[in-house]
Amino acid sequence: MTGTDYLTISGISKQYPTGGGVTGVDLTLPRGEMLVLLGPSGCGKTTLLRVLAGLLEPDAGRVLLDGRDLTAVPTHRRNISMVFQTWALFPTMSVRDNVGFGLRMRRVPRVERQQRVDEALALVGLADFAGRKPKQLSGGQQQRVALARAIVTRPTVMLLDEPLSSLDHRIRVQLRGQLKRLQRELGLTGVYVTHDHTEALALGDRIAVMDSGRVVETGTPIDVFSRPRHRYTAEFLGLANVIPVVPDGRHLRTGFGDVIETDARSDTDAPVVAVAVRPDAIRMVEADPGAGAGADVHRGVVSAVEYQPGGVLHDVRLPDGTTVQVVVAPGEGVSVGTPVDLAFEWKKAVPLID
Ligand SMILES: Nc1ncnc2c1ncn2[C@@H]1O[C@H](COP(=O)(O)OP(=O)(O)OP(=O)(O)O)[C@@H](O)[C@H]1O
Repeated sequence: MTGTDYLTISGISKQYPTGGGVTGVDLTLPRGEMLVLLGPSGCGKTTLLRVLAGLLEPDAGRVLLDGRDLTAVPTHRRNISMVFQTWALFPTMSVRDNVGFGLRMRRVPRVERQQRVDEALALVGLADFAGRKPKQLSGGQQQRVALARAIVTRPTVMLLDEPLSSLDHRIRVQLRGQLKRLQRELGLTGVYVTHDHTEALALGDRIAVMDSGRVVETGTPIDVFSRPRHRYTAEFLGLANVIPVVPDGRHLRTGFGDVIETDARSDTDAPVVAVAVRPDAIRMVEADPGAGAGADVHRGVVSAVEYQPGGVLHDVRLPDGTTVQVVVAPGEGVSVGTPVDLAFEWKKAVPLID
């Protein structure tokens, strides 16, 4: 990474007459960075990608690549390559010819073409499959051909629209690792669209979280997952309890009466409306029916239990109607209907703005 802006997306808006689209999107990428656009279906990820590719004309805004305005540059002159969810290979061409197609269009001489195709196939681990037709390959292998085809032209930017979503879990995880390695090794600049947060976490150098056509926040995977700034991000990722709070002097107060004495204030002037508390930052013990709950301890009832690889997740309903999720070590789970006492480690709470 050079640290300087390579791809600049500035004030991009595109509205469809029937509603939907993107509004006022500003994003910048240094060379060699993979930016993931993460958001639910319909939030505008593909629209933005199509604007970057030159397949859609924005209503407003500009796209700059290395300082050059791309807005009026047609798709085929952008030297951008795209990989989509369905991998549209030419069915009658061999793997080798599919991968070499873009080079032939660019009139790259045959010997160089062959060398670059071989290199690209080796990079995606398909050197032995060059002579096959697409239908003689598995879905994962076909998608690797699509990746080879995308990298062989040495694109300035790669745009990837959910390229792994039609593959089964195991292949997806495998290809995702391979894609990350390739991107790093080749120093590719890329924009990757997904609604899957594990994919975003695995692939992104940075993540832009989108909602209803807007970018809500951007940050490194660690920022976005561990210290989200917006309530929307925390709710969309679903990794933590999002507990509404109201200001109480210099502190924050929950609906069930805890005062959060924290310097967990937002770093903007926007008011904190909620806090994120991870399920492992709440201590849970089975309640002693003969004793009261004690200060700063809340008695609730377990309403659901789910076994997960790392522990047992409990939904606990508090008297004010709030339901929180608490995780405990395997073997320490309790059953539905059990009264439990909860203590929140508010020091670990992350403040959220709207
Ligand atoms: N060609 C179009 N004409 C009209 N509306 C469209 C068109 N393409 C997309 N939309 C609408 O614009 C919004 C954004 O769509 P877009 O495909 O960009 O979302 P997305 O985040 O990529 O969704 P998904 O994850 O489902 O692919 C949606 O409400 C969609 O219905």
